[in-house]
Amino acid sequence: MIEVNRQGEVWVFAEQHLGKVEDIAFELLGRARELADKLGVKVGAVIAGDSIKSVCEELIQYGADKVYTVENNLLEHYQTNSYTKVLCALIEKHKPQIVLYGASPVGRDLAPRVASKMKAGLTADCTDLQIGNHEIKKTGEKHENLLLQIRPAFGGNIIATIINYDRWPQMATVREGVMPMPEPDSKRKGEVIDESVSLSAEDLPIEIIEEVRREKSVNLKASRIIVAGGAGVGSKENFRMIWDLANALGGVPAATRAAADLGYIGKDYQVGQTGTTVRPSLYIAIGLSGAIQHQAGMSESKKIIAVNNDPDAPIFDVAHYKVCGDLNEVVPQMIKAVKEKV
Ligand SMILES: Cc1cc2nc3c(=O)[nH]c(=O)nc-3n(C[C@H](O)[C@H](O)[C@H](O)COP(=O)(O)OP(=O)(O)OC[C@H]3O[C@@H](n4cnc5c(N)ncnc54)[C@H](O)[C@@H]3O)c2cc1C
Repeated sequence: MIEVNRQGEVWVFAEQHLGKVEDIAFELLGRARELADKLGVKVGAVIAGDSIKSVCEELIQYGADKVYTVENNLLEHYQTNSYTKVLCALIEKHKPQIVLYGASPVGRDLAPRVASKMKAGLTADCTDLQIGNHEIKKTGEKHENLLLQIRPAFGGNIIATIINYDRWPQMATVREGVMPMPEPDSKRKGEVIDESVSLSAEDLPIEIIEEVRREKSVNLKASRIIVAGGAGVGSKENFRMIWDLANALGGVPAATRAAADLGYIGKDYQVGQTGTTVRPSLYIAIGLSGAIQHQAGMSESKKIIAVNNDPDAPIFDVAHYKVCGDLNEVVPQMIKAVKEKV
């Protein structure tokens, strides 16, 4: 029987690159703070790398009570074995009850390795995290204060709540943009705890010769106005009107997976469960049905305008303003109206 620890802190793996903390770490700290307050425990951030001391204060401002640092030049670049060793050593030592990771390429590589080594559970790509109780019907066993790991399942047809009552730590990954970014508080105080984990050549089997990072063609997350087109736009040429409306409004274009797959626009512009999660002030959805996988990436937008010729299109269920009509007539009028205003 594995000892189940339900007393420890709530941890966030604070992913960094060249000494700059990735946004996902701050977003996770915001949710970790809420979970920890509910449990009455502290929030810990774990950061590993070559030169990381300068960012500890930032992690505290975003909600960490403690920052565990492992500074070592062998950790300059992420590698599976070395980072897994660091995380497992710290988890064994400090026994957090929950560990959260970004569902980034690094988090998606690291979290399963840690889960496997620790014989812990892990839920990938959660869209919500809560604290709650659970009773096992068969045995009547009651479990309190579990991490409820919530995510779409079966192709988005159900929203599943996954629990992990007989293993620790409870672990989850969350995609960037899913949790709101908290406001930093420059008055927050916290503790920085220096840790060391011995690493050898065996832990670094890969020699990194050159690092090339491809920047995305668009930063959808940072855009306040997004004009998204779907398969209903009909062609790459017609998609020009999505660009035109976005430009007229000072926003950016975006797309559904279907529109991106059809080659109307690049994959970087895809919004949704397997694209980017956005929360702009204004989201204009044109010629897209509003499939659950698309809504997963945009339903938190502050105002949603939908243009669709099908009155039963699911996008109308989440839209604040609904225009039922042919996009080929509606969108040119929208562009004209915006241009006349500015
Ligand atoms: C695991 C998984 C992950 C997925 N991830 C994503 C994701 O990240 N993002 C995503 O978007 N999808 C995703 N999908 C796909 C998703 O299920 C839908 O297939 C997709 O969102 C549909 O795109 P669409 O709305 O552009 O096309 P459609 O569903 O074909 O909708 C086209 C819409 O255009 C309207 N229309 C047609 N002509 C006109 C006109 N002239 N004027 C006005 N309206 C018109 C139609 O009424 C219709 O509502 C995923 C699917 C799976 C299984």
